[in-house]
Amino acid sequence: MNKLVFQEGRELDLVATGRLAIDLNTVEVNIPMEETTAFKKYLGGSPANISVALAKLGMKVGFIGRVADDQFGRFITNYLKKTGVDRSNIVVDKSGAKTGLAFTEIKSPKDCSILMYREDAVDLRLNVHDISEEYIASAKALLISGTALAASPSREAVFVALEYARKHGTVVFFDVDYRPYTWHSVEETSVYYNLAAEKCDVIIGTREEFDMMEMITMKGNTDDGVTARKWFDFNARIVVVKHGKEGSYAYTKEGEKITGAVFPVTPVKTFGAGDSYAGGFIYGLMNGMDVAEAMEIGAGSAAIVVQSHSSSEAMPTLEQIREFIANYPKQ
Ligand SMILES: Nc1ncnc2c1ncn2[C@@H]1O[C@H](COP(=O)(O)OP(=O)(O)OP(=O)(O)O)[C@@H](O)[C@H]1O
Ligand SMILES: O=C(O)C[C@@H](O)[C@H](O)C(=O)CO
Repeated sequence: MNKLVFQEGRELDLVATGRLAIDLNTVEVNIPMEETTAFKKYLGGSPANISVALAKLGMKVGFIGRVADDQFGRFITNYLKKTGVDRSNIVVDKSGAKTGLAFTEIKSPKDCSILMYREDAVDLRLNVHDISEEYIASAKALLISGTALAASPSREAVFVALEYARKHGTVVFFDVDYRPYTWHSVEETSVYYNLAAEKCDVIIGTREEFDMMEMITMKGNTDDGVTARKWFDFNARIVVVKHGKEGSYAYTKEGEKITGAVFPVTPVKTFGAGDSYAGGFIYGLMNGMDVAEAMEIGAGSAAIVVQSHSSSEAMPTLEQIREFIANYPKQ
């Protein structure tokens, strides 16, 4: 395919927007949460995790978001500082809204779940005035995540960010990141996801996430190619459909279908796969790799992260990913 064009000479590689949250990952694994007694705190939230992944890979990353004016908010900004993510566009929210919390349960390597506490979540207080046109114009790419569309005023803020990105030729990555409990109805969800996807250059989602997006107008479709082709009539150049440990497929506007590498491992837990995959994949595309190579970096990163305890802290460096892939037993 013709490679995506990223504007040269911009200060930042990528600006992410959306939730900055906390993961509280169970310390005791392979037992139900009813019986666990301890949780370890990490930075969480899908776009936050992807930002950390990219920063660990050496990218210059910034974040547009809101954090609570409390200990969790400060933990998040301190962690981003340590990782090298630019915090100049993170607003400290004084409304009393709370940091979103994700308590994770690891019942077995295959049976994991997340119990979310997102009542009055501070990340959804992001508003249009928090979105700086200049900041988006200073980055080669923008990452949006679907959960930020779940409520106003964050929803409008995302659409304003998309407008600025299109105006300034900032390439838009859309991580579908569908978390049902944040939404009121499937109809609302599907409509807003579709409106946002129209404006994006690269769309990354799981088969189940695309099923949700197709719930109204393409109900029953299970064909990834049909899913992808819809978006090429808008702005999309690449659509990635993920299938868990079975791997992923990328479709390009030029008509290619690329089967992504996958490095099956026995995970410690299933979550974190999508965010690490996105980080590696975006890194690859932004560093001149072709789609297949970028997918391989994403899959290698995901295989490392699912074998680790966290989603953010465990994000690997490029050397670690390359070493993992080189040492992975040949099938
Ligand atoms: N058990 C596994 N072993 C190795 N790689 C895996 C495994 N599970 C997932 N992956 C890799 O991670 C990629 C993304 O996984 P998946 O489709 O589960 O995303 P997701 O549902 O967005 O993840 P998450 O559970 O973090 O929300 C897969 O395409 C695959 O490359
Ligand atoms: O995205 C979230 O809010 C939770 C994540 O931080 C968590 O680590 C996860 O689900 C990653 O897939």
